Parts: sequence; C-alpha cells; structure tokens
Amino acid sequence: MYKSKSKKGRIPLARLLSNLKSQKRLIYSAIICSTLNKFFDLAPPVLIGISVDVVVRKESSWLGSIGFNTVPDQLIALSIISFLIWTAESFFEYLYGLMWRNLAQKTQHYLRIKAYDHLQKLEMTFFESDNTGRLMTVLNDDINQLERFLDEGANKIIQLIITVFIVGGAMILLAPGIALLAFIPIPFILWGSIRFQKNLAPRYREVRDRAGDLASRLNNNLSGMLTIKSFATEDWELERLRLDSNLYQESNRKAIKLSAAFIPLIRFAILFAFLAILIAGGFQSWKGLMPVGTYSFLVFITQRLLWPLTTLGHILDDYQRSMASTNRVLDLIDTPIKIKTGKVKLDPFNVKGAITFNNIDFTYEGRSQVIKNFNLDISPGKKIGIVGATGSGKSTLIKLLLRLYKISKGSIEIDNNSIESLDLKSLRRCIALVSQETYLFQGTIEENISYGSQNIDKSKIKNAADIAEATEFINQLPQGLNTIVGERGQKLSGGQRQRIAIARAILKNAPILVLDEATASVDNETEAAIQRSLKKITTSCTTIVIAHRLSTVIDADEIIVLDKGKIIEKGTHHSLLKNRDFYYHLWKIQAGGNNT
Ligand SMILES: Nc1ncnc2c1ncn2[C@@H]1O[C@H](COP(=O)(O)OP(=O)(O)OP(=O)(O)O)[C@@H](O)[C@H]1O
Repeated sequence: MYKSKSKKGRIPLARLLSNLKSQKRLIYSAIICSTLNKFFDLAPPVLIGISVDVVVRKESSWLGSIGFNTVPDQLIALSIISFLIWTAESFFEYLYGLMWRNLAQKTQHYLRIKAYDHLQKLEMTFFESDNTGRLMTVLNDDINQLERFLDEGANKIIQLIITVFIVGGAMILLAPGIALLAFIPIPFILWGSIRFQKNLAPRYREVRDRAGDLASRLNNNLSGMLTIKSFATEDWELERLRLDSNLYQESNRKAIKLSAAFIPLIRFAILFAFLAILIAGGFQSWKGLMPVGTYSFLVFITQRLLWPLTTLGHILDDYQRSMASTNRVLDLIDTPIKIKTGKVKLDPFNVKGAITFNNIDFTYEGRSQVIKNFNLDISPGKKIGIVGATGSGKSTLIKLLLRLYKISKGSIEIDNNSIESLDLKSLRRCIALVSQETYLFQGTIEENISYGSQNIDKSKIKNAADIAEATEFINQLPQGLNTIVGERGQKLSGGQRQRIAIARAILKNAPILVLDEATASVDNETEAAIQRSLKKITTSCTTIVIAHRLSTVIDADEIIVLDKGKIIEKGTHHSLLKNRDFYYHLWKIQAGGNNT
C-alpha cells in the first residue's frame, strides 16, 4: 500500500530542490531579496547606538569623526540615513514577498500537474492498493501545505540565519567578550530544536496519514450516499467517521503537545543571555570601558539576535509539516511506472484487428492464478463471444488486452505486434470498450458522447447517437444534447447511460470493439436496441462480446466458454449445443429448458 514512506536517505528539501531546477533564478533572487531586507531591517539598533553616541559625545561622536561637525548636522545626517534604510527595507520586503509567493504558486502548480500526470500513468494495481481519499490529500492538502511554507516559511528560515550571522558578526567586532555571553544559549537552542524536530517528524507524518484516512472515508461516503440511505446506515457511518476524526484529532494532539512545550523552554535560555549582557555590558559602560552608544546597540541587538530564535520552534514546525508533505508528493511522483509504453504507433485506420493470445498466465497480486495457459486467435472482423461462470476471468482477459495489468507469461498480439511493443495510447485508441459500469463525466450529453474524440463535428455526434438509438430520449430532455448528466451521469437512467456509452464507442470508430456485459443491467427493450446498434457497427470491426445472457452471443462467429481461466469449450452456438456440455446446460437453464 502506498504510504508516506520517503525514499531512504534523501533529504526532503534536496528532493524538492531537484524538482525545482527550472526555478533556480527565482529562488536565488528571492534569497537575495530576503537577505537584503534583513540587512536593512537590522539597521535600527545601529541607528539608536549612533543617536545615543551623538547625544552623549556630541562633536566627538562617530558621526563627528566622519565630517558632520555640529550636532544639528549629525541629526540631519542620521535622519537621511534612516529614511534611506527604511525605504530600502520596504522595497526589498515588497520584492521578496512577490518572489516567494510567485515561487509558491509556480511550485504548487508544477507539482500538482506533475503528480497528476504521473498518477495517470500508474497501473491499475496501484489504484487498487491505495485509496482515492489519500491520493486526494496528497494532490490537494500536501501541495497546499508546501505552498504555504514557500509563501512565508522559507523566508523566515533564511532571515533567521542571516540575523545570526550579521548580528553575531557585529557583536564579535564590537565587544567580543560580551558577544560570547549572547552566544551561550545558542547551542542549547539548536540542540533542543533538532531534538524537537526529530521527535516531531513522525508525529506530523501520522497527522498527514490520518488526514488521508479521513478524506478517504468522506470521499467513499459521499459517493455511496444512495447505499447508506437505502441501508439506513447513517448512524453507523457517522460513528465510523467519528472514529476516524478522533484518530486525526488524537494524532494532532500528540504533535501539539510536543510543539507547545518548546517555546517556553527556549525563552528561559534567552533570558539568561539577555540578563548577562545587561549586567556585564552595564558594568563596563558604567566604568567607562565601553561607549554608551555601543552598550545601547548591544542591548538592542541582543534582542534582535535571540528573540527570533524563539520562533525557531514554529519555523521548524512549519518546515517539518511541509517536508512531510513534500515527501508524500514526491513519493507519488517517484512511484515507478510498472507498465511502460512501447514505441510502435499503430494507425487505428490501418489496423485490421487480428488478435492473438499466446499461452497467457496471469495472477493478480496476492491472489491465486486467474488465467492459465490461455490461447486464442481472433481473425480480423470476426465476432467472438466469451461466456463462463462469474469469476472465470472474462473481464480479466480484456484488461490484459488493454495492458492495464502486466501478464506473468505469454504474449498478446494485435496484427502480429506484441502489445508490449505498442505505444500505450495508440494501443488503447484501437480498442473501444463498453462495459457494464459506464462512467459518465460531469458535463453535457454531447461532451460525454464525444469524450476522447476531441474537435469532432456535431453531425457525427448526432449520427453516433442515432446509431446507438439514443436520439429519442435525448430529444425528450430539456436541453437535448446540452443536458447536464450530473456527476457520474446520475441524472440519467442505467439504460440511457448505456446508450450514451455505445454512442461514445461508435464515435471512437476503433478497429476492435469490446462489450463487457454491456447489456447486463438494462431492460429487454434497451438490450434489443443495443443489439440493433451493434449489428450496424460490428460489420467493420473485430468484436469481443462478454455476456452472461447467451442470447447476446448467439450470432458470434465463435463462442468460447471459460472456466477458472481456461477454455473448456469453443465453437459456434449450434456446434456447442450439439456438444451437450457446459454451454448446452447453460442455454437450457436460460431458455427455460425448452430450447435444445
Ligand atoms: N483487481 C483485482 N484484484 C484482485 N483480484 C481480482 C481483481 N479483479 C478481479 N479479480 C479476481 O479475478 C477473478 C476473475 O475476475 P474477472 O472479473 O475477470 O471475472 P469475470 O469472469 O469477468 O466475472 P463476472 O462474470 O462476474 O464479471 C475473480 O476471482 C476476481 O475476484
């Protein structure tokens, strides 16, 4: 099962950066702007130091020594410098805000599209072993978390590092002895932060996993509302949701408990250094060993150095959450694609439609063998019926033909090309599938019929609807072809959905048509209509019809009877009846025992 397990040994930030190579310039520019903003932001304590120096030492102050001889001149110079510094600080704040947000937007867009694109290429086994709720959380919540971090968190980290370097450097230059006092708590803060980060990481991972489970439960329940209502299981479902929500709340509580304890502890370490400087610096200044201006600067700057470190907990917290999210998103992107596309591109209009199954063995993961040494040759333009008991492997054969799963042994060929050598899209373009579970997308009937056949003429859509005998009911709908079908086509009846699916397959105009129980859940009239439609279109293509209702395959050129993944009988309807075997008995049951 796909869980948030990151690639071993890879730092999430490094993984993220290697995915953002195209944004290198923007990242560097944003870092430079954050640095310059912090540089100017740290200037006020210097200005305070200089102004105290002016007031205390007057003409002999530092400004006096560089040419501003009178106090008024010095104050004017100080005002101009302050104005310029404030302007520069604001300007770079505007720039870094713009750049980090821009980067956040570009990153979220890029990762979402990349993750979704990759997701679509993954094989069906992946989707069966994961759940949609979890995948939705990765594609939405996790990417949004990362976006929030890039919006603000990244800048905070950079500015914190810059602060430590600039302030630390200035303190060492001005008063190395006192600077040491300010640095005493730093190793403790760092050690505490790293430990805290290590303990917090698994707790946040758990929070993300629980959020995924919760989303999955909600997603399942919203799609299964009809079943919930009809079985009157609302209370039971509410209870299950409450359990999942409690687990999410509990995992968050564990994370919060740890993260909340961090800041109060760090504050004490900072207080110690602050008091030490206040006292030691005060004594030196009192005794005339240090200028009052320098002392004022040190007192203010110590705050600027140490107080931001109290936010380290929050920053690491934010960092940790986003890196957990980054890992989940990148793990999805890095999930290996097991079914790789081949290179040979078939032109569907030139495909004759010959299909060969050669000694196929197939087993679903963790299950016993479904298809055993299966062989079948289908000549172009022929109609093949596949019948057999439930679970005998009929649909599986079609999934293998579409390369939705990897076969364990043997090969499948279309017009003598192994399907593994074929470009996946062109292989699937050659096969039109109508299955029992028709999936209609939210949109109009017209959009659903033309799904997969972009920019198609409206007259062709109408023609397909005509052949599928769907025109009559479409015309009775309020907006005709423009009627919205609702999510999963729930505003239409089962038979209407099925006719739209047939129209969609007709429009696809593929050389191979597969009907997998396409008429199983429709009434007799709809089945008859669908049969008439099929007669019109199957003359030009190879057709495989899977059916429980034997009347659907009665006119097939060959019918194969499948049992536990093996062919146990094959022939035409009449030859199979003569055999008086499995097919014969099945026919007798379905015909009410009269037809032999
Ligand atoms: N995705 C899957 N993962 C694991 N096992 C599966 C999967 N799909 C089908 N199976 C199993 O494979 C066997 C064959 O399934 P398949 O759907 O091919 O049968 P079928 O003959 O089409 O049945 P039916 O007539 O009921 O549609 C069944 O035992 C089924 O439980």
